[in-house]
Amino acid sequence: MNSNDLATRHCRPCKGKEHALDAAQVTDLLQQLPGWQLRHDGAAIIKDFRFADFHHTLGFINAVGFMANQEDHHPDLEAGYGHCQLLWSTHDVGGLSLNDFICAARVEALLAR
Ligand SMILES: C[C@H](O)[C@H](O)[C@H]1CNC2=NC(N)=NC(=O)C2=N1
Repeated sequence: MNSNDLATRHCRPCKGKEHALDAAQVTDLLQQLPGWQLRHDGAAIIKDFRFADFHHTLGFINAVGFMANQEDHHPDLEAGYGHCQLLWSTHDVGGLSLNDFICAARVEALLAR
């Protein structure tokens, strides 16, 4: 499954540890997502996006927010004038699920031109 495939998939509701990905699956999926990194505890993926100014940063946040609502899967956001850090993690499984990687790939697709 490459990141194009990932970006065409949709999140599915998942609750419970059985939906958590194992380390090998996480490593494999991360390789398809340039710039995305595993948080130190292995329970989230993170990327910091850079923008020319506040308007571009806010546009990105709005686009991500729209997609996140469509997918019913929501990131943690930290933003400043010219950057936004996104963090994906699945609260309902207490770690990473496929939904996090689908949303990360969908974010990359938003920026592709
Ligand atoms: C019912 C609904 O699908 C859940 O509450 C969703 C909403 N958005 C979510 N977002 C994230 N990041 N993790 C979740 O576990 C999660 N659960």
